[in-house]
Amino acid sequence: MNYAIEIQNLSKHYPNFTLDNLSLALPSGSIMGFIGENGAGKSTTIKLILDLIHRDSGEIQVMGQDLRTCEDLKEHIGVVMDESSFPDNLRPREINTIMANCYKTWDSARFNAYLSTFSLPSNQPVKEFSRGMGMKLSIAVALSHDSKLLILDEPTSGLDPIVRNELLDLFLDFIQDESHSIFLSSHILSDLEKICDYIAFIHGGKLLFCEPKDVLLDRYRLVKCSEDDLQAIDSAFVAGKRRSAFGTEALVLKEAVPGGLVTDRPTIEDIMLYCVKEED
Ligand SMILES: Nc1ncnc2c1ncn2[C@@H]1O[C@H](COP(=O)(O)OP(=O)(O)OP(=O)(O)O)[C@@H](O)[C@H]1O
Repeated sequence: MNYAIEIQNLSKHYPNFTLDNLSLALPSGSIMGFIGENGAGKSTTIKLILDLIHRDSGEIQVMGQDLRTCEDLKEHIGVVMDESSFPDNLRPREINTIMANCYKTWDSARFNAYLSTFSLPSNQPVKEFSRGMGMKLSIAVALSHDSKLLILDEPTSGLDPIVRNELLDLFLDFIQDESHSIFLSSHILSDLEKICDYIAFIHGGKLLFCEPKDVLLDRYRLVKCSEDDLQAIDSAFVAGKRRSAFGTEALVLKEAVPGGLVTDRPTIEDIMLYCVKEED
């Protein structure tokens, strides 16, 4: 199998945080959602993948190569970080000219087409852009050179549901070409549930899991039951539980759910919440 990103035993230490021996692999032609609470280490991992910060140890291959020694690789990676990356006074038409000098494969016509698709004014300084406009501009840039891999740090945060859906469709279009892949972090787990093939979950700097979304969603059931019913289930099969005045709810391995109990399929958000609760 070809991998767009392959990370082995990646570590990075800050005074109050350690990214601890993280390993994951994104198969080419697929979308991986990178989830975790605030401060879990998502942006740190993304910056390490892009070699924007120095790693303490570990191996990272991007499309089979090491970004530190293969400058040309940057031509094929489209990046969108959380914060806007363009100087305030630049206008999209100037960004078009600058990018044509940065990327050999820059496609001015495609960039202008994205400006018009996203209804972005080409002659307005980016400091006058709303957050959503800034995000769309970054995505237009990421898609206007020969990107085979998009690395996106919270690309849909702060966007309204209509624009978010447009972007999700755009991302799905992008990976129709099977040599294209996307690695994106987000707190909007419903967005990830719509488009991702794989989910990687980081918690306190450690990777808790990285697996196909469908396998993950099918592994568990949400069980609403009495305390006695829950006691009857082997605790080794209970990923997490929550008690309230209205009863008990637990995330249980599908095979271990006794017949006759009311169950629901969990969402990724349910799985994340229960796993973190259990960890803490
Ligand atoms: N340059 C730095 N120096 C020291 N600590 C840092 C630095 N950059 C990040 N950290 C710490 O690393 C931890 C992980 O931060 P990171 O930005 O990777 O989290 P995140 O998962 O992206 O969070 P969020 O969802 O809030 O964006 C945090 O505790 C943060 O304070």
